[in-house]
Amino acid sequence: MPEAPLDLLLLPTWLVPVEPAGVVLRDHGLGIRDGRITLIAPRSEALRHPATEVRELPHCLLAPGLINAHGHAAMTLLRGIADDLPLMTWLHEHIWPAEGKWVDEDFVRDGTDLAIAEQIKGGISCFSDMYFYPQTAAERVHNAGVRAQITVPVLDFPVPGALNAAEALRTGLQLFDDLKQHPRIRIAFGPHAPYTVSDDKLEQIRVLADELDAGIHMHVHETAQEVAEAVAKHGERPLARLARLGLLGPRFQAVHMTQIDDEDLALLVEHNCSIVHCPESNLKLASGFCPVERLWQAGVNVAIGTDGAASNNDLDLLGETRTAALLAKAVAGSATALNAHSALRMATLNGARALGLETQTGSLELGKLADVVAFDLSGLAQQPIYDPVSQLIYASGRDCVKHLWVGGKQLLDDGRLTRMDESELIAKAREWGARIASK
Ligand SMILES: CSC[C@H]1O[C@@H](n2cnc3c(O)ncnc32)[C@H](O)[C@@H]1O
Ligand SMILES: [Zn+2]
Repeated sequence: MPEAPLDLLLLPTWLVPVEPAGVVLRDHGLGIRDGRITLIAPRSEALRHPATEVRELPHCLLAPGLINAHGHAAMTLLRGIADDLPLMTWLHEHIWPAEGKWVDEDFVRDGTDLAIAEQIKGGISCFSDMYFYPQTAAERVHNAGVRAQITVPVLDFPVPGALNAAEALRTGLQLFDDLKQHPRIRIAFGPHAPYTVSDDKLEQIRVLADELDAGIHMHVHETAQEVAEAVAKHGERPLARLARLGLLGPRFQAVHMTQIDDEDLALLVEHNCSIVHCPESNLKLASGFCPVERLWQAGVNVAIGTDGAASNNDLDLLGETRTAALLAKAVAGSATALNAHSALRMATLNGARALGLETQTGSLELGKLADVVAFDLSGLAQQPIYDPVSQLIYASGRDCVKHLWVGGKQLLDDGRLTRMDESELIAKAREWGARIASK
């Protein structure tokens, strides 16, 4: 039987598969059929395979699509509303009142669309979302063609879209049911933080997550104050409490973790948890520093997230990765900490692993989904190129993102969105901004 033609053959100057680690393939081709990677071979060999479309990508570095492992997508509409404040003042005095006033399904629809578009333009093929009205966020992800983990937010008090945790969980379970076969959306639980969710709800989430084999995504140890207050109130550190309640495990995604003592580290290793490091949000809110190198040396999976646009203030994962690499060195007191290749791995394969997607995405390997980004390294400020991965992480901004495919479908073509109308998104965001600013 003759081989079926490839749907698409990409011919970049450099191909960085991420797995195996540290490899850069020069003048290779990557073939895609039925949404999956079916060929990686030297250019001359790749060209012998019939292909419906062949795309030359001179001066481009092809890599797995970036994975933003933590964010609050619709908060794009609150970008810049309250800057230069510490976490609790920011949340209690500004963000929660604004959310109480403005967040409804329309807000989540328009804010999530804006976030998806910004992320596609930044080379992100998959993101994790923790926000209100998760059913609306899931619908926007479905329409846009991107990949996502949508978490069901759970808090002890009434929030937009749910009068209590029981209602949030009911809606969430329906979402699990509706989307269990979805090719690009994975539902997980999103208990907000140890200080906003009580033991009984956490136990309920543990039981449901075990039953559904679902992820649990939670802000944990974001600040020293959070840990100190928990110890003063309950005589226990939050992570130890989560361990006691049985929440820790390979499906547990601990977001932030700026405070890690020896017992915390032992728990993270023992339970094989993932950490989602959000360096820019932690810097801007002065929350603290996640000890990435120490975690990496201990074998803990560390992914990267932007957090929401109201505390970052962008959803630029490439920029975030550069910050992570630089900060890891400062925190470890060692310039060898988190090199460029490891930083790219954090932003791709480690993100996939945190979200339970590592067999499907996060690296360019045969049989994996064709979630692929092409970065154009032809710019003046990227010359000369000794190591293209070093140039990508340390000398490039997201303006170099040229193309993005998710499951083999092109969502960004030469810097332009293929399925979303950029001027319409900008107009809607301006309308929201004007409405919110006038009140
Ligand atoms: C459960 S929906 C998300 C909820 O979290 C708020 N939020 C955004 N960023 C942070 C952060 O860094 N720490 C804690 N909470 C955060 C967001 O505004 C929503 O209310
Ligand atoms: Zn967050």
